Amino acid sequence: MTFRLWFGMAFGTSPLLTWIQLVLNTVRALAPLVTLVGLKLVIDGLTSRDPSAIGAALIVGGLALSLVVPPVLNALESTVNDRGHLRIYRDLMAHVSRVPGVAHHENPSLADKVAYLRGQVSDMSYLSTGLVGAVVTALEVAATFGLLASVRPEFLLLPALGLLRIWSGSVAGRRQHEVRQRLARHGRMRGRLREIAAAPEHGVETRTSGLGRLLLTRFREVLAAERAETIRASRQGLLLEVAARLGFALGYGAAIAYTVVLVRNGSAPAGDIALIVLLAARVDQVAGMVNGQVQGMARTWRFFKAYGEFVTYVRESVAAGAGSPAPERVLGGITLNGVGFSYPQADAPALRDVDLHLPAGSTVALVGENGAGKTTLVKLLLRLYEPTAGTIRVDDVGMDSIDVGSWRERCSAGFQDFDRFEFVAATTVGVGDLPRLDDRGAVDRALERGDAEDVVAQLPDGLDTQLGSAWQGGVDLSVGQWQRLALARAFMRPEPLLLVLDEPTAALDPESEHALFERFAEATQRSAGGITVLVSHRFSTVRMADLIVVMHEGRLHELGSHDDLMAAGGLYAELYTLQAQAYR
Ligand SMILES: Nc1ncnc2c1ncn2[C@@H]1O[C@H](COP(=O)(O)OP(=O)(O)OP(=O)(O)O)[C@@H](O)[C@H]1O
Repeated sequence: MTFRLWFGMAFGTSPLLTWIQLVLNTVRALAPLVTLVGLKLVIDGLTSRDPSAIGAALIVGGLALSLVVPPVLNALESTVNDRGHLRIYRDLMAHVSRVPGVAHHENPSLADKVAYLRGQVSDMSYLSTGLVGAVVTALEVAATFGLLASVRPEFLLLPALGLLRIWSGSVAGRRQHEVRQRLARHGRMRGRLREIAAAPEHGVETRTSGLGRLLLTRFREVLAAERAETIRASRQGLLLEVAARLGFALGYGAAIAYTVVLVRNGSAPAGDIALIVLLAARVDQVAGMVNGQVQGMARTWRFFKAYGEFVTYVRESVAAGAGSPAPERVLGGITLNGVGFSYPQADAPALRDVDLHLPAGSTVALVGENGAGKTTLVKLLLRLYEPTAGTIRVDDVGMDSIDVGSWRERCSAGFQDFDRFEFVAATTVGVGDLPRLDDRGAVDRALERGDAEDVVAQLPDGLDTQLGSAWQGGVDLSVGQWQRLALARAFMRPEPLLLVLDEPTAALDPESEHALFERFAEATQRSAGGITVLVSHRFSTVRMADLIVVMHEGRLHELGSHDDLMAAGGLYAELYTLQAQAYR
């Protein structure tokens, strides 16, 4: 899997350029050796008074290629590398967006893996360059060994000294990888702190509370911890490398002395001294290259191993979410039996033993104190998570046997923490139903349902206005205006089977909220037996629901219509009365 991913990306991204890269790299690698052979031939020719024309031609040819090929290759490699990076980025983003749930954001080890992959993408120049480099380095090693053996076969022992460098490099590389993986969490933390400190939506609160100083201190602490680890790892690597290089220098010095003795005794031609001295740099360079290649390949391999694990996770999640298409209509309703849910890493379940029937065509309100489990319940209905206990059925079909994508296409949702998509206004609304993104009629109808026509009417270019003051000519909106556009977005889908409104109207006044909810619920029921689930802390809105579900500490506490619950005199009646008194 790891190699298949790597090779597939390396040779699939720019096949022709990769082959040209291979040829030019070979030429670049062999050109200096050609020069060296030419030099030996010329020196041998001079000492035997028989000048070598071939030797001179090899020197000139080798030098010319050494000078001309590298700049061409650099330009080519930068193009190939850029394409490689873009390809990995694109594929990584595609995989992340295919995950049907949101667990990879909330499961720390998965979130760290995604952060590690994101952080390493820009370093993946070894995508095809590394593979080409490996082939070329093997050629260079063979040619350098051949030349050494041509001086004296016993000099083949010299490259063994180079193994010291490869070993030291691999120890240092492994250590750095461990540090990088450990630091992925710090990187995420730094990113989050920077986001809070710099993002406009946090600007007012960070300034009024003076949070900026604290954020800066935390940022510095995280950075300092990261630096300390990185420096420690680099220092260890450097010490090992210096020791390996010293060992190499001593061994090679002995080989040069031995050649000088041989030439003085007349057992070797004088050219051998030039060759062995000049080959010293070459052998060291080749050892360095092999070391670099091994490290680069190991780094890329580790990257693709993590990448492969993530791809497997995505495939498994997608496969787990596959199933039959969502029904055209809901006839009976959605039924929860013994449903429980625990968030990854959470100590206590957020939902326990929920038995509930949401009748087709009804409006169901979820109420309860903060943390009671209302949002968790709607997330299960939207299949952002799967229940960890019990079952959810849509009519007679288990929800988990319905294809997640197909189910979501039939759901609409508006949340309190809505997104401010800074596109042109038509797109900001239109993304609520991607197939009809460019359908201005559909956008207009959604604006009408979401009561957001006024917001667009006030924009200088209407639906074509760029939103967000960070963009050229962009217009910013008030919280309430953004919220109305988010609501309109939730109404882009004409006949949802499930419409979830999780406090999406918190910035509206109670009367507007009430009127809006009535309109939404009516539209949903008329269509396909759709169910509207609304979460609100405003009892003036809640009381209009057909069914009110009171949640308490993750359990279903009370159930019934407003009149039933008031007559029962339980928690709902208490909360309703309290709020009604406050408004009086
Ligand atoms: N992503 C999460 N990871 C871990 N625990 C979570 C997560 N989201 C919510 N919880 C916990 O699950 C419980 C239920 O939270 P939930 O958001 O469903 O409550 P809620 O009733 O919607 O509250 P509110 O009225 O404040 O929106 C809470 O104890 C909360 O701390």
